[in-house]
Amino acid sequence: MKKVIKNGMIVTATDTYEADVCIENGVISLIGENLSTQDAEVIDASGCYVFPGGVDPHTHLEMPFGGTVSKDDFETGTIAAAYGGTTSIIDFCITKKGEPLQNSIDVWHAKSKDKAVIDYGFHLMIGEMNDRVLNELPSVIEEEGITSFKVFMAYKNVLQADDETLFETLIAAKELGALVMVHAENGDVIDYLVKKALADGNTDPIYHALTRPQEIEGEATGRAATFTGLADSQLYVVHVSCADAAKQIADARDKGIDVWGETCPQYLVLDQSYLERPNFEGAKYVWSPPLREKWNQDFLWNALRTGQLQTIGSDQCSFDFKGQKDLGKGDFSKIPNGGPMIEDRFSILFSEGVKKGRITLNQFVDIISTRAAKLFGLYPKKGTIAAGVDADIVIFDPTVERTISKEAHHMAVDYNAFEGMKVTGEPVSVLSRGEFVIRDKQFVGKVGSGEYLKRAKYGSTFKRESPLTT
Ligand SMILES: NC(=O)NCCC(=O)O
Ligand SMILES: [Zn+2]
Ligand SMILES: [Zn+2]
Repeated sequence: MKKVIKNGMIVTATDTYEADVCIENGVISLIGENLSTQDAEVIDASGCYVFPGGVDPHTHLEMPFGGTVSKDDFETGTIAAAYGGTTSIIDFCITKKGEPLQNSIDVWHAKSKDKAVIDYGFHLMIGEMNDRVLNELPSVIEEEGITSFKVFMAYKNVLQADDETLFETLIAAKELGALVMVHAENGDVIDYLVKKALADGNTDPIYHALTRPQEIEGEATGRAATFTGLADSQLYVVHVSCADAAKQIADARDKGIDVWGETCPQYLVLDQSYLERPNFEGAKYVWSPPLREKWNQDFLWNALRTGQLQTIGSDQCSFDFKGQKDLGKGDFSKIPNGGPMIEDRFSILFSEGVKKGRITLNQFVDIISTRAAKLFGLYPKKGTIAAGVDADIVIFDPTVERTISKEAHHMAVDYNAFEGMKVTGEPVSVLSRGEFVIRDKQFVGKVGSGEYLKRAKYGSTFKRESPLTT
């Protein structure tokens, strides 16, 4: 049935205006004043913003990691995402050395099909480069619509790839029209520091942070950017946690190298002191890269405001405190890395960013939705509100005040990293391709209704006036 959203304030990455939005057959058919409501369901958005649905470019649902599997899967994870205002995710398909890439892609299709409640795509991990991998890449792009490749520069002996693999991936990506993503930390140096800390009897969660200093995130980021310049390719640095890494991205962009940077809510709001919480509670805050000293937060906010960082990913990779995080009791290096974030990404950025005057409303939309849609080949189908695009819409009350807690969240884990934090603003209703997934703060979606997103090649869905702008 046709729907018309009335009385709301539409906000895109560039404009803010009052108008009605008419939705037919899953797409926005018309935007204008006083649209006819004949034969239409009317949705009253009085007092609310009408945002494009969030695009989360960084999730790990049901991911095998650290001797366990991340708890939220494509069903619970996407339901939580929808509650939080996100209508598209891009998850990381993890590959295995020596095995065809397609095997891993098939595993990820099996995990997600018939489970996701919002639309989803995949990035593909590249752990090795050889003729077999090179031969498979064209079909990964053309058949699967996977147009971004992820290289881990950390997690030695597990996910880490060497520099040659990264460089060859950058060269291949340039040829094929893909965006290379890096987890930028120096895994070899971390490996040394971790072994040394454990040998010295330093086993508590705080040593996770102390063995991953920000200098080596900066070093790896700079190295990846240098390779990108040499290969004349394109790079997206995930989960930038600190000033050292953000500076490397800004320097590379100043030189005209095509480098983009993503940060995550945890690095904007939480800090290293959380890892010192007693009774092993610090384990809840173990991410890689780690939480940093608090002063980095201002640097990251400023980088978002000035466009030196462009997106925010959740890096959703959730583990229960009891039964999963506690695998690392007595040895911090065995704590599964990651946390629950998919649900709070949108509201944290709004509350801490817009409400606190750090970014504008239009910047918020760009960071939470539009820019990721552009960089990852989903725009304009996703990432904006305009006639002809998917009706992925968030009706958002910017005034409601609430407290984040594990009791109220919908992620499948036993803690929330922002427990007790007060935020302003909440999604009231969320539509995916014109159908309610969340209606008046209740889940009304259908498990399995999410569609797989084949994505366009890098650079084809936005006009680059210069390497540094969209
Ligand atoms: N970030 C993190 O700690 N866990 C998820 C895997 C990754 O992104 O490195
Ligand atoms: Zn990572
Ligand atoms: Zn991640």
